[in-house]
Amino acid sequence: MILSYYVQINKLPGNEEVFLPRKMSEQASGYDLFAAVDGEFTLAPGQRALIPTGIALAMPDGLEAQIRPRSGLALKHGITCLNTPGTIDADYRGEIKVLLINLGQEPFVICRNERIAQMVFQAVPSITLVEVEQLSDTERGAGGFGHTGK
Ligand SMILES: O=c1ccn([C@H]2C[C@H](O)[C@@H](COP(=O)(O)OP(=O)(O)OP(=O)(O)O)O2)c(=O)[nH]1
Repeated sequence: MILSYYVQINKLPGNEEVFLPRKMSEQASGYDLFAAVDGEFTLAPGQRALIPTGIALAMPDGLEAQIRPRSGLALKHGITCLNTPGTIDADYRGEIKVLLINLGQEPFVICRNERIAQMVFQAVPSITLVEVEQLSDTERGAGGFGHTGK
């Protein structure tokens, strides 16, 4: 079954010309996000920067959006999201921003309305944390961080 939601989207003042997030194929998971920089912005090698998108969202309760890198930019230019996946909370009404870092060797020029990242919507279950004295036993127990071998 395909879950279906309405998500409100808003162009922030001064960003009337910015492109709205867009799926580049019908069954794509992610909506590509477009840079709302003035003119162009250059990310030097090793530099990180918060790139504006000019948009804000209102998601229904029980959804989040994740900001993820575009694999083509990562492969060709070493451009990725530093905090991937970035978390957009359902109650956030501010501008969606993308924290990019240039892990490549060359300066990377970002132009206005260039696709810089993608946004994937996810359902968030309702959780109640219950504090207990002891947790149930499992075969793994506390083993982790490679304890099953290479
Ligand atoms: O890549 C991102 C990550 C976050 N945000 C916005 C939406 C999110 O709801 C808010 C807070 O993000 P997060 O919880 O990751 O940041 P924090 O450092 O824990 O800050 P806060 O104390 O504001 O929650 O910032 C973005 O626009 N882009």
